[in-house]
Parts: sequence; structure tokens; C-alpha cells
Amino acid sequence: MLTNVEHLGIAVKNIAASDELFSKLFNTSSYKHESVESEGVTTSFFIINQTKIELLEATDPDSPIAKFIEKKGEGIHHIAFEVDDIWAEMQRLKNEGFTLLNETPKRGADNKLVCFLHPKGTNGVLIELCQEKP
Ligand SMILES: CC[C@H](C(=O)O)C(=O)SCCNC(=O)CCNC(=O)[C@H](O)C(C)(C)COP(=O)(O)OP(=O)(O)OC[C@H]1O[C@@H](n2cnc3c(N)ncnc32)[C@H](O)[C@@H]1OP(=O)(O)O
Ligand SMILES: [Co+2]
Repeated sequence: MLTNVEHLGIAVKNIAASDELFSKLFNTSSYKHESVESEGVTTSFFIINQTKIELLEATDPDSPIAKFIEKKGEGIHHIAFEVDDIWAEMQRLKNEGFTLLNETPKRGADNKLVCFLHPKGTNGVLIELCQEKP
């Protein structure tokens, strides 16, 4: 089952400039930078109390982030939910008729296994499922 919002993903053009901007806004610095080649992104994480923000910059022109920014500009890209059993949750959501964008959990950032649901089936909101890697 979904337990909590794990992070909000924000697509940005320049992660260094956005790091500076969000550090001022949040009055705290990013705690982690991590690139995930398989997603064609580099990420920067902030945490404010229980709320985690993930900034994403494309490192590859074919990256989902590059296409998103090309089409919609910078902004909120996805909502990620923590799940206690990603396999079971993927099966449950598939049975409920949601479209999974990956059939097996894939490597995410911040030591997670992740799966995405197509936004066409979730009122236009890209949903990510995250489970802490054991
Ligand atoms: C490093 C991992 C990290 C983590 O937390 O661990 C991440 O979060 S990685 C984040 C980047 N990776 C992904 O987003 C993977 C899942 N996304 C995809 O597979 C694609 O982006 C997909 C399928 C959502 C869209 O790809 P497509 O090639 O179909 O692009 P289109 O521009 O043709 O989009 C089709 C349709 O979907 C709408 N769309 C695209 N992205 C989003 C979005 N983020 N939120 C809402 N809607 C989105 C797009 O506008 C098109 O709609 P249309 O009405 O046809 O214009
Ligand atoms: Co994410």
C-alpha cells in the first residue's frame, strides 16, 4: 500500500541555479546530488522536516525531463509515493487498470526501487512508486 508522499519531483533546466534558488527558499542546502544514467537525469535533494523535494535536470536530450521541459517548461514533474511492497503494489494497480510504465521495479535515486504510472490514467499527474532498497 501507499504509505506517504516520498518526494515531489521538479523539472529544472539548470540544477546549479535551482539549487541556489531553492536553498534560499527552503533556508537549507541540498543534502544529496545523484545522477541516474538510466533516466538521463541528475538530481538534487532537499528535505524540509518530513517533506522531500527532488530537483531533476536532464543529462540526455532523450531524457523524459528534457521532453517534459521542451513541452511544458520547468515545474512540478511528478509525485512519488512510498510503498511497503513495490511488487504487490504494482500488481494491485495493474489489476485496477492503471498503466505501469515499467513492468519490473527499476533503479531510482536515493537508494530506491521505483515504478511509474502513465499520467494519462491518473488525471494527468505522473505518479512514481518508491520502495527503499533492502
Ligand atoms: C532518477 C530517478 C528519479 C527518482 O525519483 O528516483 C526520478 O523521479 S526519474 C524521473 C524521470 N523519469 C520518468 O519520468 C520516467 C517515467 N516517464 C515516462 O516514461 C515518460 O516521461 C512518459 C511516458 C510519462 C511521457 O513520455 P512520452 O515519450 O510519451 O512523452 P510525451 O511528451 O509524448 O508525453 C505523452 C503525454 O504525457 C504527458 N506527460 C509527459 N510527462 C508528463 C508529466 N511528468 N506529468 C504529466 N503529464 C506528462 C504529455 O504532456 C503528453 O500528454 P499530451 O496530452 O499528449 O500532450
Ligand atoms: Co522521483
